Amino acid sequence: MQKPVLVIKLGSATISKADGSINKIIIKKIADEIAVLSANWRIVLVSSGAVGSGKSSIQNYKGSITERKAAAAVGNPILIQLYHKYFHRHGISVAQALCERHHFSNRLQFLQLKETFTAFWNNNILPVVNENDLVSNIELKFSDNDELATLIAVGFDAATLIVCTSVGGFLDGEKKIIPVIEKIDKNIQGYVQNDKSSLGLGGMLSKLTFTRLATSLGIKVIICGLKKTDFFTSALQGLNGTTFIPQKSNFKARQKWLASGSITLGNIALDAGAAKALANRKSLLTVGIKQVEGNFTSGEVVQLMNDAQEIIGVAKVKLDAKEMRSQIAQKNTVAAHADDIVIF
Ligand SMILES: N[C@@H](CCC(=O)OP(=O)(O)O)C(=O)O
Repeated sequence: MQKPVLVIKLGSATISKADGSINKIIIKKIADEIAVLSANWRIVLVSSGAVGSGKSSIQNYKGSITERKAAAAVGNPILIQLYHKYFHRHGISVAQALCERHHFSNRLQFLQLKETFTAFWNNNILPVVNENDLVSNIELKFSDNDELATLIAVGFDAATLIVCTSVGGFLDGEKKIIPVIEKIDKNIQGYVQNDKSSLGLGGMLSKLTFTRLATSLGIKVIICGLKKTDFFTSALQGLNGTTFIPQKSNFKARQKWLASGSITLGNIALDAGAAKALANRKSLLTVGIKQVEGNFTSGEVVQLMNDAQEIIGVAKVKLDAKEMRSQIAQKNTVAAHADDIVIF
């Protein structure tokens, strides 16, 4: 039987020192632990830290998007060299895998990515993934590497996604780590919605959105820190950070891929009748649409919301946002075919 897939995402702050440089002691510990875990898992490491590693090479660095791109292009090879140094001792090679959004939105490209990763695992090579920041402009960017790690976990059918953050876990109202969360309900959302610190790049609010998507597709998500020893092993044992229990899921690979494309492009609010029809595997008709948010084009994947503003699924749409808006609640045009709809 094939080993299950484990995706580990490292935020910049978890692997950096106070002065912004990469913490080699942490990288060594990460390599030592992943080397042991790779006996039982096919592992993908998603590592941020390229911008931090490269920014000292940019004169008068102020953090503009162009400076960040340039810093990332200098910094990622530095980061990869460090990983190489510590993984090489265990006989593991590392591969730099720089991804862009279209690698995920185009099914053919995604399948090629999958094939290459399979070749990595068959050759004892660890893929170290980051966004290809150099060519990612604002409109095309992943919102952050939490999104990229989630897309990989969903698309590669991972059993578990570990997201490492300097906060150390998901905090309750008293700022204590909640060890296990069975379901992301309004209560849980409430802990982050009013907390300004959770809103930024890689903040807890977006982590929760991606965690909801991953758990609803059957992936266990652990948000944890790198303070303890045996970071990942203790996380897998429920002894480090917060474990989000996966929901039962029977989705096929294509449906998972469809669902993973849903994260940023747009929202369609449905009336109760349409929500019911979709749950019964019917196509989405424009007559059942109440509101359209975002600027998607035909063929893109958008989120479906019910009356209570909850995300109930995703659909690959046949109309662009403008066409759909012009037909809201009016014509019985097919907005998305039943085969292109996934209800969670
Ligand atoms: N691609 C960028 C990271 C962007 C990002 O999501 O950073 P983080 O919130 O620290 O995970 C880099 O490597 O610096």
